[in-house]
Amino acid sequence: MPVALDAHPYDALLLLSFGGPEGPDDVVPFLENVTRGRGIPKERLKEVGQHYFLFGGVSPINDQNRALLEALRKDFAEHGLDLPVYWGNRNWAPYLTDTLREMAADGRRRVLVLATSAYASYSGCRQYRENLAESLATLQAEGLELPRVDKLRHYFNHPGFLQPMIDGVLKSLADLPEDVRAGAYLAFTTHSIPNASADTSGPVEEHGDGGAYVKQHLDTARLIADAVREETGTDHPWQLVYQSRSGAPHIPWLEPDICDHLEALHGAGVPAVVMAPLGFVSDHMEVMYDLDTEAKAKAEELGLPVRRSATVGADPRFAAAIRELVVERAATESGRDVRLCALGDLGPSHDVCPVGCCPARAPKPAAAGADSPYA
Ligand SMILES: CC1=C(CCC(=O)O)c2cc3nc(cc4[nH]c(cc5[nH]c(cc1n2)c(C)c5CCC(=O)O)c(CCC(=O)O)c4C)C(CCC(=O)O)=C3C
Ligand SMILES: [Fe+2]
Repeated sequence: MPVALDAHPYDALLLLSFGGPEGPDDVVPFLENVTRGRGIPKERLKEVGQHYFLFGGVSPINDQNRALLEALRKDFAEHGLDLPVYWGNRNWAPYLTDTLREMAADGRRRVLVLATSAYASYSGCRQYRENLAESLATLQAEGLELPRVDKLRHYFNHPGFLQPMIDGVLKSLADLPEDVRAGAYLAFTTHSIPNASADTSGPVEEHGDGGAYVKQHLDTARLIADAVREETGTDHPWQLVYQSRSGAPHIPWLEPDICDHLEALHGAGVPAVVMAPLGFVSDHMEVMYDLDTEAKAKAEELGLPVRRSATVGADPRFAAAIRELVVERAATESGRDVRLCALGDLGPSHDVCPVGCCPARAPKPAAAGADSPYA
């Protein structure tokens, strides 16, 4: 038996994710959940609905979360970490409110939240904290005793998040035809967000102009590119680019888009590209449609050899990283001095989001941060 690990004061981990449709009838109600009050043009919604219908109305995200749950439970059991793992979503069943209600009924008092986004941003961090506050308010109105909720720090620079992606890029390079391999460029992709959200992603006091979102992604990209150079002995030029833009056309979002980038690289005589979606923790619809369908079609049209490298998904090294982060945070909360594991220039991200971190357009209560109205 391994030495038992200690999660005290936590008595549960909550995997908090986006959720996705599981069949054609779910697509429209799912999109209504996602876009409620968010001002996304109707045309864009129709288009995104088509992406889901192309895959039978099924998003890959729920099965990926089921696989991650299994990987986490297996890893915790193998390492003697006695901590039940729950799962709740923002936009589809199992809904966060229902899961938190179940957790309260099970007597969970101190919950640690793992969100399926590795970086700071309104969409990837504060919006999840708003979802937690909204669900807690519902439970409070039902007269339930509320658990205290904390959120795990951003894990973009944790070795267990990086290593599976490094391996993925190496595999994609090896998979390219030999005559173009050495000249291949790496295109790291992430979700585009409005420039205004990027600029205020935080904490801004720490990251300054441009905000945390882009800086964190650049650090992750550089770490992967450095490791790939070390391993192959070849310097593959790289750039951070964006995908999955939505919103109204007159509002500036992060650019360039991956498809424009492929065109530019091709025009400059680059012989091959590996697209590495480091902004996504698993092969979401954005990866399956925007990269594997749309960007690959663009590359085909250009006659440019491309490969798309793997996301971390349910890789056992990622599950192990989460276990390490849980044990680390438990020790910190217990007042013990711990070394926080992180690579790169930015160092470990904050445990508790400060007041005003990644602000919303219209302020709303957010739990699991310094400005939480809950204990
Ligand atoms: C930064 C970021 C992440 C990464 C962090 C994280 O993982 O949370 C992410 C994840 C995801 N986004 C997803 C789906 C959608 N996102 C939308 C809309 C938007 N996303 C935004 C940003 C992000 N989104 C933004 C700024 C908008 C505009 C509207 C708004 O300000 O809210 C829309 C509406 C239609 C459209 O406009 O595309 C859909 C359907 C799915 C599920 C995929 C699946 O089914 O596999 C996942 C994992
Ligand atoms: Fe999104």
